[in-house]
Order: sequence, then structure tokens, then C-alpha cells
Amino acid sequence: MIDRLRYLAGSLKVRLALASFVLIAASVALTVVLVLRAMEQRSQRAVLDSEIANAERIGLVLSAKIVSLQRSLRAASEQVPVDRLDKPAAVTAFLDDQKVLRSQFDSVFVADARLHLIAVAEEGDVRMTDIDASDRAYIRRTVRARRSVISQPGVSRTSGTPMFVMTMPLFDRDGRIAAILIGGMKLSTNALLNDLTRPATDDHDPVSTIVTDNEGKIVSHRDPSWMMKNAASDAHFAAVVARWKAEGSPIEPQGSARRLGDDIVAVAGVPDADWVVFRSAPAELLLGGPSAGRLQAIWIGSAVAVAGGLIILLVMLALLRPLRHLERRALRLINEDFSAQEAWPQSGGELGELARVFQHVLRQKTAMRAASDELLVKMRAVMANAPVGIAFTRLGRFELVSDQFARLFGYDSAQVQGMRTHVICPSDESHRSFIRMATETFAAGGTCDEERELVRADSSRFWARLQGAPVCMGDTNAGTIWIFTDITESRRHREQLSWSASHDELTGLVNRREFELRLAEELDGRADAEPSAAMFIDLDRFKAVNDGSGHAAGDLLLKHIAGILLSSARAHDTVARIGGDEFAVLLVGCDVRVAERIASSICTRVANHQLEWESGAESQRLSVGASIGIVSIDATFTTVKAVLKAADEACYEAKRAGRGTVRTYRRAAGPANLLAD
Ligand SMILES: Nc1nc2c(ncn2[C@@H]2O[C@H](COP(=O)(O)OP(=O)(O)OP(=O)(O)O)[C@@H](O)[C@H]2O)c(=O)[nH]1
Repeated sequence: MIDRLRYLAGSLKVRLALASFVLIAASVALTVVLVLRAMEQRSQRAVLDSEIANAERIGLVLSAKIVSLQRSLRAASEQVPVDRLDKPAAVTAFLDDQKVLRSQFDSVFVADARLHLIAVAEEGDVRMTDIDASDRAYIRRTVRARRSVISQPGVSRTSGTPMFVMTMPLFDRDGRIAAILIGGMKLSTNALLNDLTRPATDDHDPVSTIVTDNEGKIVSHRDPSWMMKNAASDAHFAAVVARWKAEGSPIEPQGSARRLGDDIVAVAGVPDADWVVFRSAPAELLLGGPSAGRLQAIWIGSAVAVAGGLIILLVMLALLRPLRHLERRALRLINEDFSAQEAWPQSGGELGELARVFQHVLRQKTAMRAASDELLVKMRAVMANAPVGIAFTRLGRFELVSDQFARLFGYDSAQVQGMRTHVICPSDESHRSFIRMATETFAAGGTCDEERELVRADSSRFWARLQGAPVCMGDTNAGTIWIFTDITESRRHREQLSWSASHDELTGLVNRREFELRLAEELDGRADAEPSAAMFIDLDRFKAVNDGSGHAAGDLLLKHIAGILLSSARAHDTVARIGGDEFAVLLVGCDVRVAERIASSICTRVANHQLEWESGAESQRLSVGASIGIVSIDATFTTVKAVLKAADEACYEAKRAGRGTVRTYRRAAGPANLLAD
């Protein structure tokens, strides 16, 4: 399952489908956002315009109402009995007659020239009063402006309720104020504003409308308890009132609307009354259409994106089917499954090219595999039949060995595979030195060829010639190939030949050639060394032994003489048989006098030696003598030949002196018989 998911995550088809899905989703989302934004902007503009129109309309209606009331006041004012204001009956009769005016206003007052309220008609009752109103602002404004004014809303001194009044001054012939007709309206019940601020459909109208005076004091509100309160304390209008005040409390009939926070607010002035109409409603409610549309659009967009993604996935699957085919076919290459004759996908373009490349690779791999199979067969034949041991080693282990290798070391071929290489070395130290040597040689770019003693499975040892080279020159990690040849016999034979070349077979002493070599070495290294001595020993009357007792007796006696000479010389001296019955001794670092004493001793021991020899029935005692010539090897001798010649001469002198004696070579005086001295 996890593998399947991993495959899907890496699949080109799935990635393409996902990418397309993301693109479609992003495009749809962007389109939805842009369209919605445009719609919202248009819708908001329309709502703002509508609200401006509503606010302006309310302002205009208010103005029209005020103008209408002013007209009514003006019409009624023409009937005010200005000349009989001191006659209560006339005044009350006037107020009684003003049925229309009293239906339009909650109360109607008549003020005289003193600016005293002298009569009032209120709630169907007309009565005379005498209230000094000269201090009232609306009276002062009327006098000052000499025209009709509307008061600021305030609490009535007569009724104690919030109200405002509208004045209409009357002038005498001299142009002085003769009377003022005043209409009052209660804010809680006035017919002037209620229709405008009360919601048309009660609580369902999302728009709140208020009317304030030019200081923001509420003169109309759907809730009568808000009358006369500051509009800024109503949460719906706090922001717009604050902004309106910040702009200088303008009272313009031309309205304005804007979005403030979550609300859409509109403002329009009522110039005739110095009032302002405020409207406020939650933007979400007014723009409900676009908001709901946004959600709908998101759902539709999502559905379109999903459907588009699925369609693209299906299209991808169809289009990329040859790719899947190619993928399956290519996977066979990894699994080395060349046998299938399955067709490659026939397609143009990139897939076709890829298929052709894979076919080419397949052909190459098939050819290489055939070649390697053939090579393997040959290799197996070599490993089975090679007369030498062949081993491939890598990282200290045998990876492949020939049959002869296994036989050579006494293992089964299979047993050796993977075996550590150190098992064929007689010791760990031997293995370490071998590895060191091979590493250094290979590092220097060379190949190994040396003889080593190795150990078999049964712990027996043998000598082998090892020839080794890295499989890949310069990279020993790729392994090394070794050829092992058993050279135990040839090595023994070679050692034998070497010994024979330098020794006398009969006595085991070194031969003349070896003696001369050692004498030459002595002469070469003589510079500061102590003098050495050489002696020539020629047996006396040896021929008689041969002639009398046979060659075998002579041979045996020669061996005995060799033994006497060896035991007379020191370990580092050289005792040689240089001819039939001739011997020579090189006494290294030996003074001539010592040499003479040794020679004398040899003469005596040879002379005294008797060989017990059975010849037929009789037993014989065979003996010989020895004539010895000595030469002191000093700086005057530079060649082997000169030393041998001098020793020979001295020996000859000893013979001439009667045999069985010693003579020392003296250059100036010639040989002298020490014994004779
Ligand atoms: N048995 C034996 N005899 C040998 C061998 N080599 C040489 N001879 C004999 O040694 C003898 C040496 O001859 P000479 O030195 O002339 O005989 P000699 O009797 O010692 O004479 P003088 O030296 O004059 O005393 C010869 O008879 C050789 O045949 C050998 O390997 N074995």
C-alpha cells in the first residue's frame, strides 16, 4: 500500500493531474475573487448611492414638511387679531378657529409684541397665559432674523416634554414685531418625523434612521426614549456622527454615504431646519447578495476545479498510456528480463524517441550479456583446467579460485570462496609482511613476483611462486589476481645445484672455485684488516693408498683428512678441496705465525691419522703425510692468482724438503722452512 502511494506520489501522470488541478483551482479561485470583488464594489456603490438617495429623500421630505408647516403658520398668521391681542376673547376665538393648524402642531402659541406667550391651544384646549418668552433663543432668533425660524429641540417649559417650535412673526405698519404665531411639536409624537425614522416593516428593516439637530442631538428616532440624547452615544451612529463633527458638522442637502467599519452610513442635511439625517445599516445585510454569492461561487469554483482535475487526470491517463507501457518495458531491463518479445510502444515524439533509445540499450545489453556469458565459459574452463593456482582476492578474502588452487592448498573450491587470505600464510607476521609488500608494489604501479612459504589446509608447508596484479591497475579495491605455482621441488633442486657448484661432492668442503671467490673477497676487503693467511696442503704418497687399497679407501681417507682440516680451522675459516689430494685453508685475520702453528699441527695430525681398512681378509692401516705451504696475505698481494701461486710455491718447497713439513712463502728470501729455523 505504502509502495503504491509512493509510486503515485512520484508518478508523472498524477503530478501532471495535480498540477492541472492546482492551476484550475487557482484560476477559478482568482476569477471568483476578481468577479466577486467587482460585484461587491458595484453592489456597494449601488447601495451607497441608494442610501445617499434615501437620506437626501428624507431630508427633502422633511424640508417639504417644514415648508408646508411654515405655509400653514403664515396663512394662519394673517388671521391673528394683531390689534386686539389685549382682548382674550379675540385671541381665544382666533385659536379656536385654527383647526387645521392645531391638527398639524401639538400646540399653537400666540406671543404679543412684548414677546409674552399670551394664549395657547393644546390638546383641544385653548387658554390664556402670560409667559415671558423673550429670553428664549428661538424668539430672539425670530426677532433678529425677522422671519420664521425653527427652534432647537428642547424640553417644553409648559408641557415638560421634548419638543421643538416653529415661529412666524407678524409686523405692524412700522415694521415692528406685533405678534408671533408659534407652532410646537412634541418629539415623541410629532407627525413630522415619525414616518421617516420608523422602519417600514418594523424590526426587519436593517436600516436605522435618525434625525439630529446641528449639534447632534436626536430629534427623531425609532425609539422615543432616545429623543434629545446625543446621537454619538448610539452605537449605530457613533462613528458617523464623530466623523460628521470632525468635518465641521455640515448641513448640506446633498447627501453622502460611505462604509465605516462594518456599517454603511449615509448623511444628508435638512437646511430648512438645520437638521441632519443619518442612516446606518450593517454592510453585510445590505450587501447580502454578494456575500451569499461569494459562498456559492466558491462552491461552484471548487466543483469546477475538482471536475476539471478529474477530467484532466482521465485525459492524462489516456495520453500517457504509452508512457506506462514504456515504463513497464524499461523495468524489464533492470530485471534483466530480455527474453520477452513484448512490443515496444509505437508512438511518435518524445515517447517514440525514448522507446528507440531503450531498444538500443536493450540490444547493447543483450550483446554484452552474450559476450560476458562466453567470457564466463572461457573463464570457467581456465579456472578448471589451469595447471597453476589462480585466485581473485578482494578486501582480504578469496572471491574466486581455480580448481588447481584448491588442490594445491587441500581445500574444496567452494570452501575457499569467501575464505580470508591470511589462512594460507604460516603466521600473522608473514601475512602482514606479504600484504605490506603487495600494497607497496601495487601502489608503485608494479606487479608482484616472489617466492613464499605457504601453508596448506592440513598445516603442511610448501614453497610457492606468487605472481599478482591488481584487476584494475591503481585500484586495489577492485581486487587482485594471483597465480600460485608450487616450486618446492624446483627450489630444492636449485639449492642443490647451487651447493654443488660451490662444494666438493666427496668431502663436502668448498671447491676450488668457491675458495678462490672467498679469497678474492678477502683481498677486496683487506684495506685495514688484520693480515690473513692461506695454506696449501698436498698429501704425501696418496697415490700409494689408491694403488694399494683401492680408490674407495682413498676416498674415505680423503674424507678423514677433510675432517682433520675442518677441526683444525676456526668456524669462520674456509677449508677447501682444490684438487685430487690437494686442500687449501683460508685463515681469516690470522697472523702468519699462528698459521704456521696450525699448519704444523695439521701435519702432525695427518701423519698420525691411520685409516683402518679391510681389504679382503686382511686389515690394513692406511696413512698419508701432508706437505703444507703457507702464504701471509699482506698488502703486497693484490690478486688471487698471486696468492695461490705463492702458496703453491711454498707447498712445493715443503715437498722438496722431504714432505710432511711446512714452508712459508717469503717474497725476498723465497720460501723458508720454519721448522728448520
Ligand atoms: N681415491 C681417489 N684418488 C684420487 C682422487 N683424485 C685424485 N686421486 C689420485 O690421487 C693421486 C695424486 O697423485 P700424486 O700427488 O701424484 O701422488 P702422490 O702419491 O701423492 O705423490 P706425492 O705428492 O709426490 O707424494 C693420483 O693417483 C690420483 O689418481 C679421488 O677423488 N679419489
